[in-house]
Amino acid sequence: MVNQRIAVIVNPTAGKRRHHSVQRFVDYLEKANCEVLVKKTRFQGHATELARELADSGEYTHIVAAGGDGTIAEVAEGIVGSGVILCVLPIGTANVFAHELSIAFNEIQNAADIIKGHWVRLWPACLFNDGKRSLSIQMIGIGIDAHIVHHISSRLKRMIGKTAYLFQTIRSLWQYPFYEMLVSIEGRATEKATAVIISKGAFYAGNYRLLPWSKQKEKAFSVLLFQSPSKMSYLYAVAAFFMGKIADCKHIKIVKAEKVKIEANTRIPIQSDGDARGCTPATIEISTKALKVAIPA
Ligand SMILES: Nc1ncnc2c1ncn2[C@@H]1O[C@H](COP(=O)(O)OP(=O)(O)OP(=O)(O)O)[C@@H](O)[C@H]1O
Repeated sequence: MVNQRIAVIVNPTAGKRRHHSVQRFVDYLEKANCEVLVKKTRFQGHATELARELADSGEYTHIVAAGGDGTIAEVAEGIVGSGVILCVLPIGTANVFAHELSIAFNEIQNAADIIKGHWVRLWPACLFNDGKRSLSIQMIGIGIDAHIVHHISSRLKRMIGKTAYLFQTIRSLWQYPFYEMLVSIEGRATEKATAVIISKGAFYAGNYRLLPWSKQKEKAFSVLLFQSPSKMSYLYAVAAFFMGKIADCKHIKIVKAEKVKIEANTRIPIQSDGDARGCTPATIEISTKALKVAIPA
């Protein structure tokens, strides 16, 4: 008898392209009597199309996003509100969402956890900008971190992984003027900032804790505002982040919110889950539809 019907959507360009991980994951599920369908993405956004078709078919209980945070966000977009369980096979570069939910990086353990059947209901964030709506499962950055994502070489990222971000950070610090933004929080308070991070969870840039009190299971997101135009102060904040002391920084303000609006006199770059997502002005709010996400027991 078939245990579960599971579709796996693989981004063949994610991370270091660990095809053997996907194969071992699929083999384990099949040995456990699951019926598994594997689909590879062919272009950016394809994972959303595939996930939507598979969810609409009503034939699959689980859809696995095999890739990094960008692939997970695309699959989430296709199945949000459908009742299909989103699973994660972390084979991307930073894999922040997998760290956040303590998903096993060992594919056999991961497959075994999926079969056990535990899941959690999460409320992703919705980004509205450039006339489009997109879903974000982990975090959105506006300002310098988005400039880094917009300009990082994907070839270098595939070759040296996360170290590529270090090189681009140095370049972006040199090139990017810290433009001022106006951040309206819940339509009430308005704050000034030169960089903003909106995060559903605690982790950032892999498995570093940026906002330890931020919990994926809560509806609201955390809004981190960096409020100085000084690049030296920004470097100090980055050092504090790596030492786990970001909240002690003088130019940092952190608030909880379910809706923010960001405007500026110029178009400021935005990244969502590590992928470039256009520019400001933007509104970010909690999705009205939830996601069911597989987690370890
Ligand atoms: N076949 C494809 N060709 C080119 N790009 C693709 C293809 N399939 C997916 N993509 C795009 O690849 C981008 C990066 O994917 P993803 O974020 O999953 O990997 P990553 O950047 O290595 O990992 P992370 O976000 O965890 O650092 C996404 O924007 C996605 O749309």
